[in-house]
Amino acid sequence: MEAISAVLPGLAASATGDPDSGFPGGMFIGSMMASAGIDPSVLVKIGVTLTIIASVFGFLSNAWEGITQISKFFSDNLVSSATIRSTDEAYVYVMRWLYNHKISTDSRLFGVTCRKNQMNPNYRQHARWYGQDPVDDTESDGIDLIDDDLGPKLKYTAAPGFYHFFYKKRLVLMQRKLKDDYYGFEEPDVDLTLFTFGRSPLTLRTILEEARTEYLMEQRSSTLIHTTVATYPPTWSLGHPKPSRTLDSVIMAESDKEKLLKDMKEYLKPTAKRWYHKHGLPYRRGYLFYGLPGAGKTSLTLALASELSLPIYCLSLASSTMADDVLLGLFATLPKKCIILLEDIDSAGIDRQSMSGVGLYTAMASKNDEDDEDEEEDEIRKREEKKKLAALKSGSTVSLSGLLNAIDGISSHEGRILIMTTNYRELLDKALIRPGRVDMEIKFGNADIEILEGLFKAVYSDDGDLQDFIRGAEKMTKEERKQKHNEKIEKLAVEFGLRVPSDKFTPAEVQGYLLSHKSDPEDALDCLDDWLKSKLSELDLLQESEKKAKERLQRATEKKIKELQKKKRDRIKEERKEKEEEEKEEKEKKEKEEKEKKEKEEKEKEVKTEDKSKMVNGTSEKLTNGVSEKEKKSEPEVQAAADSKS
Ligand SMILES: Nc1ncnc2c1ncn2[C@@H]1O[C@H](COP(=O)(O)OP(=O)(O)OP(=O)(O)O)[C@@H](O)[C@H]1O
Repeated sequence: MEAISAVLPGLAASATGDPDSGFPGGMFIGSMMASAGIDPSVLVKIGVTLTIIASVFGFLSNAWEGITQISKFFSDNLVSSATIRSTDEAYVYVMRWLYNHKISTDSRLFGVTCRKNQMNPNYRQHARWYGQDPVDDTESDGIDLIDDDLGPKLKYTAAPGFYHFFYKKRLVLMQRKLKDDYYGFEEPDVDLTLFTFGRSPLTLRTILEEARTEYLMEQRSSTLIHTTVATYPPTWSLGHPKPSRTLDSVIMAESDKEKLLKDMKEYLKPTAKRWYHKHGLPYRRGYLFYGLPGAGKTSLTLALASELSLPIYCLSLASSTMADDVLLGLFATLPKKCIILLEDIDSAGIDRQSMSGVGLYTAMASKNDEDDEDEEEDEIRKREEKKKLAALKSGSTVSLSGLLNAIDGISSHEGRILIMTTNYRELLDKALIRPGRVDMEIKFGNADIEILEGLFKAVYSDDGDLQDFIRGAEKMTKEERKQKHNEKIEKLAVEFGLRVPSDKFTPAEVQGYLLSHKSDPEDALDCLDDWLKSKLSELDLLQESEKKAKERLQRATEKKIKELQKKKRDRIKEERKEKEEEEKEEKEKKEKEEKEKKEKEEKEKEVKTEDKSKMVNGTSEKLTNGVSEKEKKSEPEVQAAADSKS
C-alpha cells in the first residue's frame, strides 16, 4: 500500500495537508477532509482496490474471449458435430440407440421419470382440468416403459449437460440442452449435439446411420401406434411400437380379408395418386368396420397396418380435449402415408340433428323431462343411447361438420387411409358414411362355423410351445411331430366347430374360452359342454331380457302411433268445424250486406219520390204565390239535393 501511496505522492501529501504537495487544490481538499473527520488514506485504499478489481475483470474478460475464440477455432476446425432436435424423428433413433447401447443409463448424470407421473405438476393440473388420469406415457424418446409385477418401471435418460462415451475406440462427446422457451403442458424441446474430434464427420454419420437402421429394423417387427399427447392443444405422440400382427391371426371370412387387402394395396400403389387426380378425385380412401364388440375390428386394423407397413394414428372423438379446430389440426399434421383410426365413432354422439355432441346432450336431457311418465319407452331409449351419453358427458365438442371437414374438407390431407369402427352403425349420420367418405364397409358378427374352426386352429397350431399330446412323439423328428400335431388339431377343430352353435358367440368370447385351456386342446373339448351350458343360459337370459325389451318397445311404439292417429283425427275434426264456422260467418256477412244494400236503395227511392212530390207542390205554390220562373230549380239540381240529403 505504501508503494502505491508513493506513486500518488500528490494525493497522499495533500491528504496530510502538505501545502507543497503540488496537487492542485490539495490543501483545500485536505483541510475539508480533516474538518469532516475522514482519514484520507482510507479513500486512497478504496481507490486502489477498485482499480485492481477493474484490472482483474478486464483481464478475465479478455481471457474468456480468448478461450471462446480458441474453442470456436477448435469447433470450426478440429471438431465435427451433429445437432438433432427432439421434435425430429431422428431424435428418437438416437435416443433409442443410446438406450440400447446403455449409454444414457450408464451415465453418472441421468434423468429419471416414472410412467405414471403423478408428481409432474403439469400433468396433475391437466388431469384436474380435464378429469383424466395423469399418465405420462408419451414415450417421446422411443424407450419402452413396460410395467413389471409391482407397477410402472422407472425410465432413465441422460440429463441435460455434457457426456462422453467411446464408439469404436473414438471419443464422442454429447451435449443435451433443454430449450427453455416452452410453455405450460408441452414437454421442453431438447437439442442433442454429438461431437467427435477431427474434421471428418464419418464417425458421427456412422452412429446416426446405425441408430436409424436399428430403429427401423425394430419397427419392422412392430407397428407404430401414435395417440394424442395430453398437451393443450393435443398433438400426436412420437409413437409406441406394438408387436406386428399377421393377417392370418385375424379369423374372418377370407373373401372379406382378400377384398380389403387388394383394395388397400391398389390405393397405395405409386401410380394411384396420379390416377385419382386425373379423374378429378381426391386421393383418399375410407373404410368402416362395424359390428359386435370383440369381433375383430381393431385386430384387423392392426394386422392391415403390419401387412402394409403403415403407422396407425389413433384418435378418440369422445375425448374431452377434442374440438373441431383440434381435430383439423391433428388431421393436418398426419404423415403422407398412414392409417388414421377413429375408434367407436358413434361414441362421440355426432349427428346431423344436433350437429355437436353437446347439442345432442342438451336435446336429449330436455326430452327426458318431457317423457318422464313414459317409463317403458324411456328405458329402451336409455339403453340405446347410454353409450352416447357417456361420451357426451366427457365434454367432446366435435360437430358433424367439423368431422366431415377434417375427413375431406378442402384443406384435408391426401394419401391416408381412414378406418372408422363402430358397434352401432345405425347411430351414425348418413353423411358420415356416404360413398366417397366410406368406400368399403366390413361387417363383424358372431363366429360362424368357419371362424370357430379358424380360432381353434389359431390357438393350437404348433408353435413349439404346446404340450405334446401325440402318442409316440418322442420317436419322431421335429417335422414329423409338427405335421402329426397339426393333423390332429385339424380334426379337433372340425369337432369344435360342429359342437359350438354357430352365430351365438363373438370371436373374443370363443378365444377367451380357448385361451383358458391354451396348453391342452383336448381339455378344451372335454370342458366345452359345461362352458356352453353356462354361456347359453346366460345367453337365454340375455335373449329373454332383449325379447322383453323389444316387446316393450313395440308396445310403446304402438301406443305412440295410436296417440298420433287420435291427434290427427282430432285435428281433422277441429279443422272441419273451424271451416264450417267460417263458412257460416261468411254467409251471414253476405246476407247482412245484401240486406243493407236493399234498404239503402229503398231509402233512395223514397227520397226521390218525396223530393219530386215536394217540387211539384212547390211550383204550384210559387205559381200561386207569384214566385218568378228564375227561382224554379232544374230537375238535376233537385236530384243532387236529394242525394246530399240521403
Ligand atoms: N376375428 C378375430 N380373429 C382373431 N381374434 C379375434 C377376432 N375377433 C376378436 N378377436 C380377439 O378378441 C379380442 C378383442 O378383439 P378386437 O379388439 O379386435 O375387437 P373389436 O371388434 O375391435 O372390439 P370393440 O368394438 O370392443 O373395440 C382380441 O384379443 C382379439 O385377438
